This record gives sequence, structure tokens and C-alpha cells, in this order.
Amino acid sequence: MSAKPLKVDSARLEKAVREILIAIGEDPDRDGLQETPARVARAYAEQFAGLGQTPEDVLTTVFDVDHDEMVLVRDIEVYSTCEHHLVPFHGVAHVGYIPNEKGQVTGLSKLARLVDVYARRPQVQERMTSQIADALMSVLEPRGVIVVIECEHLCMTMRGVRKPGAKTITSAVRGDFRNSEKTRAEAMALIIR
Ligand SMILES: Nc1nc2c(ncn2[C@@H]2O[C@H](COP(=O)(O)OP(=O)(O)OP(=O)(O)O)[C@@H](O)[C@H]2O)c(=O)[nH]1
Ligand SMILES: [Zn+2]
Repeated sequence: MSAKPLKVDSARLEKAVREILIAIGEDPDRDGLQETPARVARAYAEQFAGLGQTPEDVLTTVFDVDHDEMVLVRDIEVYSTCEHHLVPFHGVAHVGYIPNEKGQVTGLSKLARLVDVYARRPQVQERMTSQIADALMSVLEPRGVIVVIECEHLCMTMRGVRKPGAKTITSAVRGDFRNSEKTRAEAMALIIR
């Protein structure tokens, strides 16, 4: 099940996209472009669906298991939108945590859903990384959280400085991962291949 699309002002979006097409010298009424403003409005409702969601919406399943050591989901695919140029950046996220003393964990898929809540917004990678870590800390109350994200930014690839292949790596550590070098190293050994 994918996230519910965001409720957008479709009429306004369509008008704006039509204006963009005119501004670049295109004919918005030519074959092929007539439906584009409506398509973009639908695509944005999906691409920015995270604006209409909170972490509590997705971290719904919390259960007790007899496990109070690290849980880490690696290589969660991320598609986000750079807030500076409104072009995509994409890559992978690795999200790990150490359950609290009650052994409370969440469903594994919920970690991927949490990534999407923050990826599907106009974003910068650093903020997205911290938001995911802070949300997991506040909802699940684990002993620690680690989030590492590796992305390629199309604003650096297809335009501007044009450096295809350059990867941006950001991390956010909270709780035990921040306080203990050993715990952090253990997680990084699992994350780095
Ligand atoms: N820190 C950070 N910077 C980002 C991210 N996404 C894009 N940027 C950068 O945002 C900056 C915006 O710089 P500006 O000089 O205002 O815009 P610009 O003239 O289009 O810059 P160039 O991309 O260098 O052509 C660029 O250096 C981008 O690489 C991100 O997630 N985090
Ligand atoms: Zn950009």
C-alpha cells in the first residue's frame, strides 16, 4: 500500500504548469502537452504526499519482542525532491535503532514508510536525515537511532556543476549511537559494504 496522495490545489497547479510551459517558449496546447498540467498536478500529489503525513501516521505498529539489541534496515530506496531546484535526488537510506528496555519494536516496513514521510517533500538531505532520526526517537522511544543516507542529486548531475556519480552521505545519530563510539562503529560496519 502506497501513501495517500496529498490534497493539492489542482487548478492552481495546472495553471502554474501551463505558465511554465509558456515561459519556456512551448505551446501548452500542442499535442502531447495538453494533458501535461493535469499530469503534473497528479504527480506532485504523489511526490509531495509526505507534507500531509506525520510519523505517527506510519509508525502505527509497535510490539514487544524479547530483543533489546540493534535492528537495522539497510538500502531503503529514497526518492526526494531538492527544494532548491525542484529536481529529484535519490539513493538509499539505512535506518537502525536499539529498542528500549521494554523491547518495543516497530514493523520493519514502517521504517521505510517513515523515510517516505520525509522524502516526499521539498527537501534538503541533511534535514531529511535529522527528521527521520528525531521522529523515530520521539515515537518509539528507543535507546538510540542511526540514520545514514546516500544520495545522488540531479541538480548536481543534469545541470549546474554536472558531476554525475557524486554521492552525498549524511548521518544522524541519537542516544546510544551518539554516546558510544563502539555502538556507532558496530552499526557502521553493517551499513558500509
Ligand atoms: N546542503 C545541501 N545543499 C543542496 C542540497 N540539494 C541541493 N543543494 C545545493 O544547493 C545549492 C544552491 O546554490 P545556489 O548558488 O543558490 O543555486 P545555483 O546557482 O543553482 O547553484 P549551482 O547548483 O551550483 O548551479 C547548490 O550548491 C546545490 O548543490 C542538499 O540536500 N543539501
Ligand atoms: Zn538542487
